[in-house]
Formats: sequence, structure tokens, C-alpha cells
Amino acid sequence: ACSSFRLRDALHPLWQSELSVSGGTRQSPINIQWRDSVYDPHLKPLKIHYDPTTCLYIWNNGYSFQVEFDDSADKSVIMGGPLENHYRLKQFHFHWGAINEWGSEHMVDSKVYPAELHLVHWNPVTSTSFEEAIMENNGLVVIGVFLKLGAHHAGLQKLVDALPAVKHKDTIVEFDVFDPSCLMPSCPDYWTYDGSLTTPPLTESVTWIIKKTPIEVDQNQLEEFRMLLFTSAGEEEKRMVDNFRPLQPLMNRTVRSSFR
Ligand SMILES: NS(=O)(=O)c1ccc(C(=O)O)c(S(=O)(=O)NCCc2ccccc2)c1
Ligand SMILES: [Zn+2]
Repeated sequence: ACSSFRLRDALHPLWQSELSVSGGTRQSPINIQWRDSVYDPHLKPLKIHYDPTTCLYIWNNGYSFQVEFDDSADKSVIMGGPLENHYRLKQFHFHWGAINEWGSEHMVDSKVYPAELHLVHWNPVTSTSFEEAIMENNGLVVIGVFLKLGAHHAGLQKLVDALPAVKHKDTIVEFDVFDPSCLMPSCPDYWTYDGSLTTPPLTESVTWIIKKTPIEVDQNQLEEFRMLLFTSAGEEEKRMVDNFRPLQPLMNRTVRSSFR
């Protein structure tokens, strides 16, 4: 694992310039040390209500593929957990590696997963738009779900089947009626900590909720992620892999757990 860490950090053309935002005290991702996390009995169960008809399209933004949602009303929302109010789903995307030995952004006791799903939500109570929420202290909530190699994931396959249509950067395809709840593990346990976006502008506005239990996907499904390209049509092809940011220092933060 150690050698792959060094290797994976070295393999990071994408993130070299973003190793750490100057003066950042709550950057993401982090390595979650299970024994150092603190059980918080006040943490409520996370409540998730996604409306599949709010799904709009999938697009390749040049460093991941994103599924965007209609966030003009409180239709696909999360609440409870560590949250004071409800948050609207804006988009979800993934981070993954070139091989199964790495790919996730967060780690648990230095264990890295082949991929990680991020569901990005914003606070419509304190912000009037997603773009505004990115700059607010607790403007965003991102739910992280680890992917591990295992059984075929039937719900994910609908998404995987659409990927060839967004092979190149800045391509987009309509994607209606998808319920991201199917990508949630059934186990309710999570960790939560205050962090940042892991892509520019790296703003420290994110309450992270990291699910303890991974979901299983099969090798073919991971390989389909790796067939995407960072590059636009006509450019020399660069496979979209290793689109994760290196670990950031925990500094003066405590990771809370919803479970003993
Ligand atoms: N890994 S992460 O959850 O931190 C994350 C990754 C990518 C993006 C993104 O914009 O694509 C986002 S985003 O949707 O929150 N957008 C942040 C950049 C942005 C700022 C202002 C307007 C549009 C995008 C978040
Ligand atoms: Zn992400």
C-alpha cells in the first residue's frame, strides 16, 4: 500500500498544482482513522428523498462525468444526519483509478477503494443558488460512497450504458429518470467532518458525510469508467483515470461517527 501511495501521488499531473490551497485548514480528502473518530449520539439518521424525474443529463466536464439534477425546487433533498436543515441535490460524479489498487479520494485506516461516488448538495436556506452556496461556510454537503470490486451493480449499469455517449470532454447526453438512491448502501452508518471541495476552487464550504459501507460494482463497470477521456474530440486521447486529489492534512479536525 505504501508504494502505491507514493506512486499514486506521483501519478498526479491533474492535481500537482492543487496539492493544497494556500492557508487551508480544512481541506479534503482525508484518511479517516476509525479509532480516532468520535461517536456522536446526537447525530441523526440521514434522510434521503430523491425524485428520479429531477435527473437532467450526464456530461463529461474534462475530469469526471457528472449527472446533473434540476435543483430549482426542494424535490431531491437530504436532511437529518449532522444537518440543520435540508439540502438540494445538484449533481453526482465519481473519482477512480487506472487500476483497482487505488481511485478513491478518502481512505479508511489507509485503505483505498477503486472508486468513490460524490453526491453534491447545496443549502437553499442560506444561499439563493448553488454557485453562491459554494462560497458559504456550510453551503455544501457532499455524500461520499466507496465503490469496491464485487458483484455487478444493476442500478449503476443504466449509467454505465450511457458513458460511451460522453466519451470526450464537453460532451453531454440527456439522462432522464434515474434515482441515485440505488447507489446508496443499505447500512445507515457514516462518518462526518468539515472539509472542502476536492477540485478547484477547493473552497472550505463542505460538510462531508462518508458512508461506512461500500457498494459493490463489477470489473466491467469499472473498466467502462476508464474508457472515458479527459480530452476533447480531435485531440490526442488521454484516458480519464486517476482523477482524485491526494490526501490532505487533518489539522485541527475531529471526524465524528454516527455509530459505535
Ligand atoms: N469532489 S467534489 O465533490 O468536491 C466536486 C468535484 C467536482 C465539482 C464540479 O464542479 O465538477 C464539484 S461542484 O459541483 O461542487 N463544483 C465546484 C466548482 C464550481 C464552482 C462554481 C460553479 C460551478 C462549479 C465538486
Ligand atoms: Zn468529487
